[in-house]
Amino acid sequence: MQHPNPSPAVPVPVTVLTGFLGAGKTTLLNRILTTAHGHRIAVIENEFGPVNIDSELLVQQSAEVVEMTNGCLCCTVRGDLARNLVDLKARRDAGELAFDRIVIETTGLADPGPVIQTFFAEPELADAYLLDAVLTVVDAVHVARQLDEHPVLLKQIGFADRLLVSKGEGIAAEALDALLERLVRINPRAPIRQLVAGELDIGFLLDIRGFNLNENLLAEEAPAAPRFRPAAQGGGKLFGGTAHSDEIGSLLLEHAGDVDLDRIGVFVQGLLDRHGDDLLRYKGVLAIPDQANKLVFQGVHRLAGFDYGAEWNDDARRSRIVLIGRRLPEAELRAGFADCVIAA
Ligand SMILES: Nc1nc2c(ncn2[C@@H]2O[C@H](COP(=O)(O)OP(=O)(O)OP(=O)(O)O)[C@@H](O)[C@H]2O)c(=O)[nH]1
Repeated sequence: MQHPNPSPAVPVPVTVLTGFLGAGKTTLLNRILTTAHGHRIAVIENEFGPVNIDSELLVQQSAEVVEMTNGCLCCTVRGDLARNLVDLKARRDAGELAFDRIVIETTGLADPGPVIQTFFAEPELADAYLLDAVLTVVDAVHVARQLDEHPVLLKQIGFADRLLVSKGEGIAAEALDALLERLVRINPRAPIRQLVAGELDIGFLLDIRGFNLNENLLAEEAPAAPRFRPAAQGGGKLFGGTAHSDEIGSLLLEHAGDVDLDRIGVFVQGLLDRHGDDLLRYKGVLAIPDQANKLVFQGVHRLAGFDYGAEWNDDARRSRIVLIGRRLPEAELRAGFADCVIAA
C-alpha cells in the first residue's frame, strides 16, 4: 500500500526522549501518541535487555515501532541506530511507511551525547533528519537519590531542551521547589514543566528546534511556553545555590557590550579543545564590533556551529555564553572571557 509522505527532500524531525529507569518515558510517549495532534510518529524503542517490554506497553496507534534490543543506544547499538534511521527513511521514500517525525526512546541508562552526535556525524543522517530536541523525564520521587548515585542522569538533564517532571504529586511542595531549583542550576537552558494528567501541551514537546542557531539562550527566553518555576527563585539564584554540588552544572559568561571577534574565537576554540569532552551543551549570542547582526553559536561536545542571526536593532548590545558541562573550571573560563571583552 502506498502512503503519501512529505517530500523526501524535507528533513524529518527527530525527538530524543530520555530519562532514568522508570522515570515515565513510556507513559509520556503513550500520551504523545494518543494525543490528537495530526503528526504521524514513528517510534524507535531501545531496551537494554533481550526483550523489548516497552514496545509491548506502547499503544499501537503509531505508524511504526522499531525495536532495538540487547544493548544501549549510546554504546553497543549506536551503529544499529544509524542503520535503522537510514532504513526507515528508505521505506518512507518508497511509500512503504508513512510518518512525518520520529521519537527515539532511549534506555534509562543511556547517555544522550552519542545519540545526538550520531545525527551530526553521519552525513546520510544529517541530510535526511533534523534533530529537533532532547526531552528528559525526571522522576520527582526518586530523582534526588538517582542524581547522587547515577552520573548519567546528570547528563540526561544537562543535554535536555525540555525537562518534564513526573510523579510531582508524590512529593511535598517544598521538595518539588528544591528539585526545580536544582534542575535550573544544572540546566538553565531547558524550560521545565510538570507532567500532570489531562491534555498534553504538544507544542511544548515538538518543533522546538533546540539544535538550530537561534537567539534563545536561557529557558525564560524561549518563546515556546511559559516556564514552570520554583516560587522561591529570586534574582541571582539561577547560577548560585549551595544545596547540592552536582558534577554537572551551568555557567553564564556575560558582558554588557561587544567582544573582540579574534579573541573570542581563540577563547571558544580553546574551550572546546580543552573541555569539549566535558561540555554537554553550550550556546552564545555575541555582539561583535561594527557588526549589526548577532553572532550566534551553539554546540554539543566538540561539534559546534555559528552564524550571524538577527540584527541588534533596538536591543542593548551584549555578549553572553551559557555553558552546561561537567566540572567546568569557572575561574579560568571567566578570566578567559574577560580577556575578550571590549570595554565600553
Ligand atoms: N504517580 C505517577 N506515576 C507515574 C507517572 N509517570 C509514570 N508513572 C508510573 O511510573 C512507572 C514507570 O513508568 P514508565 O513510563 O514505564 O517509565 P520508563 O521511563 O519508560 O521506564 P523504563 O523504560 O523502565 O526506563 C509506571 O508504573 C507508570 O505508571 C506520574 O506522573 N505519576
